[in-house]
Amino acid sequence: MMAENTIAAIATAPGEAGIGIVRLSGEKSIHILDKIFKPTKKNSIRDYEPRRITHGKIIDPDTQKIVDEVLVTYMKGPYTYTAEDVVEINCHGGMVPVKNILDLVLRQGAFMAERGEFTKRAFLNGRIDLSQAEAVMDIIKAKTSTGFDVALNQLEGSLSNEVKAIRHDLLEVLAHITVNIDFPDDDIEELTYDKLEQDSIKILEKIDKLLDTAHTGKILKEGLNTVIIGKPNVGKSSLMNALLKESRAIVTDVPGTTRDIIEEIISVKGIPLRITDTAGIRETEDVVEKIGVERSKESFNKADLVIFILNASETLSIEDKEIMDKLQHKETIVLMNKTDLPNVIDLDELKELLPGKSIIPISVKENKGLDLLEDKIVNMVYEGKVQRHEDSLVTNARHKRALEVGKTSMEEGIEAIRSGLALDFVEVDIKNCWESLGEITGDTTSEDMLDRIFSSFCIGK
Ligand SMILES: Nc1nc2c(c(=O)[nH]1)N(C=O)[C@@H](CNc1ccc(C(=O)N[C@@H](CCC(=O)O)C(=O)O)cc1)CN2
Ligand SMILES: Nc1nc2c(ncn2[C@@H]2O[C@H](COP(=O)(O)OP(=O)(O)OP(=O)(O)O)[C@@H](O)[C@H]2O)c(=O)[nH]1
Ligand SMILES: [Mg+2]
Repeated sequence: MMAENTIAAIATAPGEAGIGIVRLSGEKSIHILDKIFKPTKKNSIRDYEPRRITHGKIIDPDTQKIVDEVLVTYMKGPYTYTAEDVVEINCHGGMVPVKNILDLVLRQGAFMAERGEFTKRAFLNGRIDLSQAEAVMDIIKAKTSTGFDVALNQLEGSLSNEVKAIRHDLLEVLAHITVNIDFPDDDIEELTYDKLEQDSIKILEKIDKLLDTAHTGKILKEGLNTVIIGKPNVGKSSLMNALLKESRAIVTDVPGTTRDIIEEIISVKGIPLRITDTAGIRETEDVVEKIGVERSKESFNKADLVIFILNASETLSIEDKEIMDKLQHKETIVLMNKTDLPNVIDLDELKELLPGKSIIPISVKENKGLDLLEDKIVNMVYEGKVQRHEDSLVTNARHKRALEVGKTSMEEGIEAIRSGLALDFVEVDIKNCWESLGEITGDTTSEDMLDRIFSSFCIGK
């Protein structure tokens, strides 16, 4: 199937670069290329086999002016990225050649591609399903190699296959119900309900298993919102720098050094942390520091994980205790820093003040204990479960919601079976579940939703 318009966009990042690519997709792609491309060795691009990269010049047919020296490829649908005819023009990098070539192909009848339109066509033409299309964007946006691995896995179809298998099971249950509605038989009725219940429970378990991965999946994709907090001068910025492995935040022995929050993305054994270094929390008359302290409190409220630092070489102060009071309902790791100095904090007292929190002694100065901190974070994210690479993960809030809605339908269906309700009622629930899961693969997704999903893509993808 070919969309009526031929689209074009710049596929590479803007700015100085070695090479830039302008990509076209649609039935006029090759025709447009033929009008503007003069190969070096032959007359026309049509004298070449598809998928061969060919050297030549882009020439404006109106002015005969050379636009750039290029390498081009044309590919015949349906075995292409979009499943339509595709042309790729590799020109010199930089803003001028790519922009001029894009302008030229638009003048020759191509339309500017919308965000995500190449991938949307790949989906609409059935080359990939919706969760695979979404994975393409996740790959581009991945901040760590683990985030990338998870997205690539999804592009390979791991989640799709899992969801497709469940939907297949649902169809079998539906078929079973239909047969029994059409040819009711009192003798086997009990058997029918029994089998329906067993099969439905199995499906519910599969949905639950997928939903169980959503917590870890979200963190691997979006990063764990982490804030480093503590009173002034305990070593928050030093820790930030140590985790970043560079001197990003200013460190001095003056309390109140950090005035504003600093945000960075770091990888802890492949887990992306969006980590925030904050201004030390204390009462202050300094106007700037005061704002900084307010911002620290805001970051604290938003955080998924709080790293609370104490100075082990000083007795606990009122400021420490005020922060501790707020930690109760927060996922927290407590660090006793500066253990290279004589220790004065009473660990037993600390444990009593912070029930249930892990307390790790460290010395940022001597680079001690940071590996324990990293291990602790890994453990928290994977919830103690070992993550197998080939497992499919739910990383997308939309997918999670679809699974939750499907789960509710399934539970209602099982409830209906157990109450011995008429099969028509059960059928509705099972059908609802099947439809909800279809939103993940894109089989039952509304036009509006598709537009919303693809408009969050970048231009040229
Ligand atoms: N130059 C270039 N590099 C690129 C892309 C691209 O579109 N162009 N990609 C864009 O993101 C990625 C590669 N993804 C692609 C996925 C599928 C097909 C494709 O043509 N698939 C056909 C079979 C191809 C064959 O048989 O050789 C198919 O699935 O039917 C192409 C690229 C990364 N690198
Ligand atoms: N002895 C020792 N000193 C440390 C350690 N970690 C940090 N320091 C020192 O403690 C001082 C304060 O460190 P910072 O990282 O600036 O502390 P902070 O918590 O960011 O301070 P504010 O930004 O003022 O809130 C600096 O002089 C650091 O070199 C440690 O493990 N041992
Ligand atoms: Mg600081």
